[in-house]
Amino acid sequence: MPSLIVVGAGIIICAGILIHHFFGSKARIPQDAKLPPGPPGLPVLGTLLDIPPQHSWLKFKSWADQYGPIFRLDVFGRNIVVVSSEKIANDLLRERGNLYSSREQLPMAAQLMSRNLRPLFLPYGELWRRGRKVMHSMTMHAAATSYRPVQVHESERLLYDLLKAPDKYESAFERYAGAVVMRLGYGKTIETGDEPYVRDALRVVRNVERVASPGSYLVDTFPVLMCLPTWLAPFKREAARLHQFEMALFRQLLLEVRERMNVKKAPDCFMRTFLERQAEFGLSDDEGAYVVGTLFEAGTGTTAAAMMSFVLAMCLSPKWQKKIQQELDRVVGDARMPDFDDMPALPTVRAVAKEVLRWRPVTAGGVPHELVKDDVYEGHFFPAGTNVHANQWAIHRDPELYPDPETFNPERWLSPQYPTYRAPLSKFPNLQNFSAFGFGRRICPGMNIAENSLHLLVARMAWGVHVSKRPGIEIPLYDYTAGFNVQPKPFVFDLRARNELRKALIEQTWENNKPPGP
Ligand code: HEM
Repeated sequence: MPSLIVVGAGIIICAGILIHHFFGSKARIPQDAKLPPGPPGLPVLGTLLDIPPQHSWLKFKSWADQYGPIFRLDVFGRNIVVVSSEKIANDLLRERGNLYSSREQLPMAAQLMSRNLRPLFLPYGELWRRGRKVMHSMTMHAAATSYRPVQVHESERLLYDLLKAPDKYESAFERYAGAVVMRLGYGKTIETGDEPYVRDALRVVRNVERVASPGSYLVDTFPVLMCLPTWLAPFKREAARLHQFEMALFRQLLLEVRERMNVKKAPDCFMRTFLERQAEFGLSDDEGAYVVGTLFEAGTGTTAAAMMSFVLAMCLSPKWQKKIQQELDRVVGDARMPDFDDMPALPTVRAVAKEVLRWRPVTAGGVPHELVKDDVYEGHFFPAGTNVHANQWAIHRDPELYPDPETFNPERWLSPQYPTYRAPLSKFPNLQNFSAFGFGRRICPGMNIAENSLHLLVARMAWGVHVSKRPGIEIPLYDYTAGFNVQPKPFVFDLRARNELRKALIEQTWENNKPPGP
């Protein structure tokens, strides 16, 4: 039987190669344009074997150094263009947003597992537009401001948890981020982080991460394998299981809110807003369930990953931890915790948060946008179907915009001698439209919520605790997880309260404000 599978797959792949060869895009190149430069690769396979399965953005950066800010990869007939300049990314993905806002329909992640329901992977079209409208109404600036009390409450718990069990810092950050979006999405309060629906939701997050990571499934590289019947294609059976699992969870979460609405006991949350305005949004239950579900999954790992990179940055750059601590001591003092109202007076805190996302972008390789129509940009021809990777790793290392880019240097946001400085410092730096959140029409809709979380958490952590390298234990500069969103692998560091007064305030605040026990 396995030999039958191999022969069948071989025939299908060869047919694909021939079709690609005869009907490829090269025939359509206009006279005054040419394909962008790029590594030559092998016949037919192209650069397939040159792209590392993990941290591909590092290789893409070295290719950008060689071929320039726009280069092309042919990956077994798939056309990829990698952009390594913020200006070019904006020219294409934002200014020509009507052309560059789709997503490649990766067979495993988009089609088989998500059944074309997950907004993150939807092509640019009516269903995506309707889902995006729902997201926008729930996450725009004014709405995000009204969620601040939830972030304040969960940050109190985070500080308390970090002091009690500093070595569990990863789960504390995940719990914070998950609790904020679970509360906003469904009005549910996470008590321990071990509730079955939280475990299931985190499982869905990890499944998406794994399945959508480049190179995880052969069918994504060789889409012709989709023609295999299910009994010959184990990936189809796996995708059906994963879909069933997430669909059941998302439907259950929707139904719970609907039942609570029926007895007039549903708290304000995204799902309640969706159900109240469902006819106006024009989405079915399952479509709406995925929209709110996606907000949860896209908002949890990303925010937690950014906070882990913040801790890494503070351990490796103690000078900057000291600077934000001094700012907080001056503006806030011992008697209370920093709050959102303090933010205009805390430019160093905001600069550190922004520099963390520049130095260690969470979606380091960017989330690719697919081009829907042939296009020409500065003499480069891009055929329809090209996948444009705005490589954040390289964009954030452009020495014109970010001098000495490998150095963690928040000063670049605070001092007029740097190209990224903007006044007034009561407002800038901030995370609005920062390239770490993507570009154009697909820019992260959770940006305002993420900005509020990161500003508050950086301020509160630096106010309440001190992190440092443990004597004798080195912390690697770049030892990050593989995948779609990346975070530093667990590392050893020391964490202590900054003084007894603040420690007592952290403990009292959480004891007073925590939800009553069972
Ligand atoms: C530090 C935190 C975060 C980072 C760095 C981040 C980054 C990103 C990036 C780079 C994209 C792709 C943009 C593009 O295609 O150009 C994205 C998409 C998305 N993000 Fe975020 N994000 C964060 C937090 C959040 C939060 C808190 C939420 C929800 C509450 C969220 C919801 C989404 C959704 C739903 C999408 C898909 C949008 C679409 O395809 O139309 N994100 N994010």
